[in-house]
Amino acid sequence: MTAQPKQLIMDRGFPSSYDRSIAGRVTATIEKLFKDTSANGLHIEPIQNCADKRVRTARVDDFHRMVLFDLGGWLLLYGVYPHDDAYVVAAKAYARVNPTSGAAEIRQAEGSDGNAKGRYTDSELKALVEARAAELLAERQSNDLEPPTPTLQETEPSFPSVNPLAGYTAEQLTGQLGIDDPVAEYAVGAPSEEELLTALGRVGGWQGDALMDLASGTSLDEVRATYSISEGSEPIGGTEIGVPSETDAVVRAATAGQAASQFHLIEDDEALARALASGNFDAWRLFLHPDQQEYVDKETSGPFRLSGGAGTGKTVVLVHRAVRVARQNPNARILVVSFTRNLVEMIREQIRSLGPDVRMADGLGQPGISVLTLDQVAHRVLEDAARAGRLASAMEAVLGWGIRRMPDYRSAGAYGASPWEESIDAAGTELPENLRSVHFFQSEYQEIVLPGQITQEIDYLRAPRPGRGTRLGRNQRRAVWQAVSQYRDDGLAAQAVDWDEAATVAAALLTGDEGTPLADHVLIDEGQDFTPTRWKLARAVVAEGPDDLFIAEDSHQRIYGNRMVLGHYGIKIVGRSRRLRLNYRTTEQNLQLALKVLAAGSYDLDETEGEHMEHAPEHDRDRYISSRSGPRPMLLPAEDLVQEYDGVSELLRTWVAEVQDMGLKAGTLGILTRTKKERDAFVRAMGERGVAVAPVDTRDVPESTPAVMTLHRAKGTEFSRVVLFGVSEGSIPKFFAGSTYDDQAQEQSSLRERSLLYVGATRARDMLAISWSREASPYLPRAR
Ligand SMILES: Nc1ncnc2c1ncn2[C@@H]1O[C@H](COP(=O)(O)OP(=O)(O)OP(=O)(O)O)[C@@H](O)[C@H]1O
Repeated sequence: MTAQPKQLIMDRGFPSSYDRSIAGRVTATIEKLFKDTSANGLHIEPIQNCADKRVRTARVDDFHRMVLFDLGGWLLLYGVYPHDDAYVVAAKAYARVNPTSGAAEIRQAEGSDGNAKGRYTDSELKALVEARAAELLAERQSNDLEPPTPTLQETEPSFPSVNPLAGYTAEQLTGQLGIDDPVAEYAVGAPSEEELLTALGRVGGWQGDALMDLASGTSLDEVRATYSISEGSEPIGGTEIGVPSETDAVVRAATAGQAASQFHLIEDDEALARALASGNFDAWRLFLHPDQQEYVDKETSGPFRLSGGAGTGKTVVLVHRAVRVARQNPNARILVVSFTRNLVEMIREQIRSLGPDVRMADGLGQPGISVLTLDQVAHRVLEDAARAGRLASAMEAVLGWGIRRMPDYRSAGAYGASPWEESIDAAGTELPENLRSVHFFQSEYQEIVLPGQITQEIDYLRAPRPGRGTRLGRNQRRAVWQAVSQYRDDGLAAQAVDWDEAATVAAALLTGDEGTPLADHVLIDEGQDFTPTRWKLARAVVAEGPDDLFIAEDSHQRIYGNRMVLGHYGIKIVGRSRRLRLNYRTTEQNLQLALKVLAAGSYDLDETEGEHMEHAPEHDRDRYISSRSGPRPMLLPAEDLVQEYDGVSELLRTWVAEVQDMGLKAGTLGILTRTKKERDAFVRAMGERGVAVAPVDTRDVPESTPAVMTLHRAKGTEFSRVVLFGVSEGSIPKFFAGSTYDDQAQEQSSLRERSLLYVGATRARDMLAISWSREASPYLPRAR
């Protein structure tokens, strides 16, 4: 091997091929490889009797070797294995270009024993197809003999789902996409979606990805366009299975733009520094799905919304996009926004890890990236205005009263203890009893009064009330206004504003005569949960123009606010994307359960927004699937609460031991409850049973103890295993008094409760258990 510096190509399977405990040594090896392959201590060796003569192994430490390919000016890093395994993998690995798709593939030749990162070998695939054919034959024969018998009740949920690729033929997949024969045959004949996706997880590489995309509803043509690599009309340099392709062809295919989701390039010192920045090579940092990459790079002509189910990488896209924009223009003022301080903190860390080189802003309105909640933005705007003597007049315009100094804040306004409680008594008698609720007033105020900057009764009487349920006559509006006046009087007396008022005043300050936008680009995560006043602020923070607002959201995860149309609040979505549809977090088995919880809810309104669609809207065959597979969720019914505590404490004991055996910390277990009260009772009950768990509120999740938190707090987090505790009838749905004041409010409350369960179920990366006592929540599928 020459002593010339080389550029590196990292295969997507590389980071997961070794244990994190040796990450430091792997990183050091990569640095040496990049700088100088003749470096002392690397001991790069060719292999005898190998399938591909370009394969080498390099020393990582006394026990591990790296398997790589010497491709002239490039080294392709394939994986790191224990010493003996490395030689087995290296002997069978070969690099070829797929003759139909032109994509580069690193494969394991016939006869290998399948220890290359769990991927199928050529021969294992053949065996899988043969087994499936035998199964089909047996099924046909038994169907011929006996009538079907009704199935017994099962102890685990079962979601029979048809194979989404059953409508294709194996010839289409091989002939048009270049999928291997056995993979294609298995894919079209798999008995169910679950089995298909489980198998695809082991197919790996671009073939696995292409079939996942097809299974999620992407058309054959689109899939071909995404993964095919050709110069002109034909791919060049392809070879048959088992035959390594020419080095030039492999390099051309592996370094092509379309291959970025499979191969990460480290071409110069800067790219090396970036890749090594966090000490490991998390897949989310280096291998984006082509759709994710599209939204990272997309230049938009105005506000753009990216929707996607839980765990599809919306936050990942947002983080990459912020870093991409900051690198492109280091002077740009980029504001990244999320819903809670915990989420903001998480995003800030991800940005730092992905782009240690990018400029973080010294303050809001300064060049670089700021990561804040919109409430923090409002607070800073108000503070600046107070210092500049501009606050009183802005407050006056929005609230009808104003002060020169910074006001205090009234209760956070989450449903429950609310400053509205007392003001409601002042409402006129014309107001029907069902509307005398904190929920009604809070929504009316957030959605109509504040966004309309209404300070006089006369204006409220005339105000349009888009998106609100119950129609209000003139006298009823007068009655409502009496309470609103009282609310504002109370605010004045306390010299305090609520957070929606703060957002509205901040928006008025920014758009007023002396106001200027504070950001050039705003990126919003968890968009589904913001109130209209926050949207007005988001709109006011950034001047209208290209790439102004990029919004990631999932209407299925709305657990706070009401459904609404952004266009009503000055945000005209000009580009409406397809959803991201591939879930990276949870398993297909958990996802199926989570989706069943949503199935009976109607979340349609969100799908209709956006006057100018850049893409066709979703259609029926669009699906939301997971790239990961695991055990079915565990259902844990109990006779009563004591039994439920007993059962879950036993489960936790087992889980803690299991995850520790796997080298994970017990903090990767999460227990989620509907309310804080239930959380605290759970912590006590576990204490009595000798199981240590830690309640989590605002602070960080503990590392070495299972974390217990509410479903609300769990938003945006993830755990390896999750227990949804207390999913009993009467617990979920939980409608707080006055939250169902009319049909629409009732429906929205129900959707929020379904969404809470959905959020909870999609926090589990690997295993999910659901417990309840007596009767289960009616939202649980097939629960008994
Ligand atoms: N391209 C990728 N490769 C590997 N892992 C990925 C990729 N994209 C996302 N992930 C992982 O999937 C998980 C979910 O990603 P992320 O939190 O960005 O999703 P989300 O859509 O924002 O989820 P939610 O809406 O549930 O908060 C994370 O662990 C993330 O690291």
